[in-house]
Amino acid sequence: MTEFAFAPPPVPFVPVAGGRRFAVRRIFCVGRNYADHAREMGHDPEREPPFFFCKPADAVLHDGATLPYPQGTQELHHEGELVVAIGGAGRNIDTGSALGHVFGYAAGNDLTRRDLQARAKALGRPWDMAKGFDGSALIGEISPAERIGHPARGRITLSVNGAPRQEADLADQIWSVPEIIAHLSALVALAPGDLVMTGTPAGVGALVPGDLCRTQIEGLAPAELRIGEGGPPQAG
Ligand SMILES: CC(=O)CC(=O)C(=O)O
Repeated sequence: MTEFAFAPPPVPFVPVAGGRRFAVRRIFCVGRNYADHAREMGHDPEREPPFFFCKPADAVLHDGATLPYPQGTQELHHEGELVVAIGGAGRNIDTGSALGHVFGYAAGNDLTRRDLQARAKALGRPWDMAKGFDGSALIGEISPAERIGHPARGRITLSVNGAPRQEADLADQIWSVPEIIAHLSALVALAPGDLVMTGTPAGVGALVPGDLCRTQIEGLAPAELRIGEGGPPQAG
C-alpha cells in the first residue's frame, strides 16, 4: 500500500453526552438567520434567502477551552449559535424528512474577526479569513436527538463575564432547522460528521483577553471559552 507522505492529522471531534465522540467532517454556517441581527448588520431580513459559509473542521474548539486572542485582528466578536450535528447522509432533502438526518444539537460560538469581515465585505471578497481561523468554532457537548428530540424553540443566550450580551428564542430564527437542511442539501451532499451553525441573534460584540464567554441554550449543555493573550489555541 502507498504510504502517506506524513502522518495523517488527528480527526477533529466534539464530545457527545454519554461518552462518545462525534467526528467532524465539515462545518457549515448560516448567515443572518435572526431578523434583529440582520438589521444590526445593516440588512433587510425579509428579502434574503439563506446563505452559507464554512469553517475548517479543525477550527473546532471544545467547551472549557482557552482561545488565545487570534492573530490578525483587533476586533474579535462572539456569535452564540445553535449547532446541528448531521448523522444521516443525503442531498436534495425535503423539509419533511430533514430532521431524520440530524444526530443531535449543541450550543456554539461562531467566533468572528469582525474587522477582517468588514474589510472583505467592502471589497467584495470571501469571508474565509474572518470566519475560518484557528479555534473559530466553539462547539459544546452534543446532545443526541434520540435523547432530547428536536428543539424548535427555547431560550438562547450569550454572556460575557456573567453579563448578558445576546438573547433570543430559537423560534425567532428566520430559517428553521428543516429549512436550513433542505437549502444546504440542495447545494452539497450532506454526510455524517457535518456540523451546521445556524446563525446568531442580535447583540454580537467584542471579546478581550481575560473574558469568559458562555453560550447557553435551553435543554443543551453550555459552551464556554476564555480568551487568553495571543498565541496558538490550548485544549479544553
Ligand atoms: C454577519 C455575520 O457575521 C453572519 C453570521 O455569521 C450570522 O449571522 O450568524
